[in-house]
Amino acid sequence: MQAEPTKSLVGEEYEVEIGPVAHGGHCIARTHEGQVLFVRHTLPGERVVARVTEGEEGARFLRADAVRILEASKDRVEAPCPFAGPGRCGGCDWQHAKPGAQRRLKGEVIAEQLERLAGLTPEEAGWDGTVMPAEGDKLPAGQVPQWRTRVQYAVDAEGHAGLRRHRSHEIERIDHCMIAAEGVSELGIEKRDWTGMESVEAIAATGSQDRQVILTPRPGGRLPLVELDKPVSVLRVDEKSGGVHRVHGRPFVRERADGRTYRVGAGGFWQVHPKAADTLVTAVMQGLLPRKGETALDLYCGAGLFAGALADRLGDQGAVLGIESGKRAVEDARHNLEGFPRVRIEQGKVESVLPRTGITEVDLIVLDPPRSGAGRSTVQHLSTLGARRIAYVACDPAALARDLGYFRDGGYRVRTLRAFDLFPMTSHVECVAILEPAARGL
Ligand SMILES: C[S@@+](CC[C@H](N)C(=O)[O-])C[C@H]1O[C@@H](n2cnc3c(N)ncnc32)[C@H](O)[C@@H]1O
Repeated sequence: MQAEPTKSLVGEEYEVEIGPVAHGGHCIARTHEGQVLFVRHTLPGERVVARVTEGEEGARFLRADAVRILEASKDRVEAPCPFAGPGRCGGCDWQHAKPGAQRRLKGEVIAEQLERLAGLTPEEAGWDGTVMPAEGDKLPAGQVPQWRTRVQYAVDAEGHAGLRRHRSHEIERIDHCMIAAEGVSELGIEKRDWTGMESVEAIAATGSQDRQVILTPRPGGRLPLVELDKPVSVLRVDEKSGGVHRVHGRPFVRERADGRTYRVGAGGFWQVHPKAADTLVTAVMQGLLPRKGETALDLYCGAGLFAGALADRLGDQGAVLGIESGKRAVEDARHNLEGFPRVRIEQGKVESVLPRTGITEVDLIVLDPPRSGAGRSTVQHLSTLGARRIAYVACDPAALARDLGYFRDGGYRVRTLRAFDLFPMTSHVECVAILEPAARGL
């Protein structure tokens, strides 16, 4: 017997009371039939008309946009960006919330994830419940921090650069991104014709004048002559191999953090907010308190940000091993840290390289994994190395909370947790958890 096709509910409208915020930039509501709705463009406590954007009858949940606000939250403001709103640019989630409210919402998401996935209250995690703005981001009402030093523009069929709509391949044409850093806006990407390109990434380094544009052509697309308002290096992504090739200028940008210059090649990771690298290094070092002569691991080390900071503080007798999967990033890290003979960088996945190193003891560990987190087996392994402190830098509170649970199983407790708003106007948030052996905390 053939199953009845399920009826799409896209376009249906429900008048709902909005409940708590959830991970992912939306709030939770229920239809009168009890179906869960994840509603964007709203705030807790509001009454709205929510229009379904994804989902069908009987689905576990529906996605929806608040298209009419019947009762507004006191935290609501007029979105400063003209491209934000239901069905529009998907880059920001909280344009319609006051900055302080955005941070409170992020704090509520962290608290909920810690409770649900790690069974931890904020007090047990050594967290005061606040999400700190980055230095300089507390601005007068109506002003928006210009923090995005790396912007990935999508190009439409007519060659206009724009940004993707939420969970869509459709492109919202824009003439300016409000949260782009000045160095990116100055390139004037939105004003040019990018016919033949799939996407254009613009990078404005922090602490140097380096500017870079990375072009991804459509199949058969011809590279344009890139004449921007500022001198830039230009790179091209090979459509078949995905490799990045230099067109002109340097194949990297120079970023400054913690008093040191880091070379970051195309495709390599670097924190996007200009204050992020310094903020995170400070939080990690304040948590670990490295001592001269200690040994340390920097896992998922990218261009070597934390390895460099550790090497500086551990001195000539100390030693740092960095592990990173990206080949280019490893070349950068080795170049960036060549002045430290006792820093070694290994290329490969942490989960396979770490067991092969034969390391059985280490004093300190920094791990800064991608959004998916480190996972059970890596955390189990790290828990056996006897580290006196571990710093976990996390861009996803859900993966962090899950991994903190694994660390607890491995005999570690969270000593402190700090949260930073390094992605204003979006739902993203960065956390630094400092762990220590549970026995020491008794
Ligand atoms: C969040 S970034 C952190 C980079 C660096 N700590 C920094 O702050 O600049 C995560 C890094 O982990 C790398 N990576 C992702 N999965 C990995 C894995 N399984 N093993 C090792 N490195 C990995 C990525 O290439 C990326 O450079």
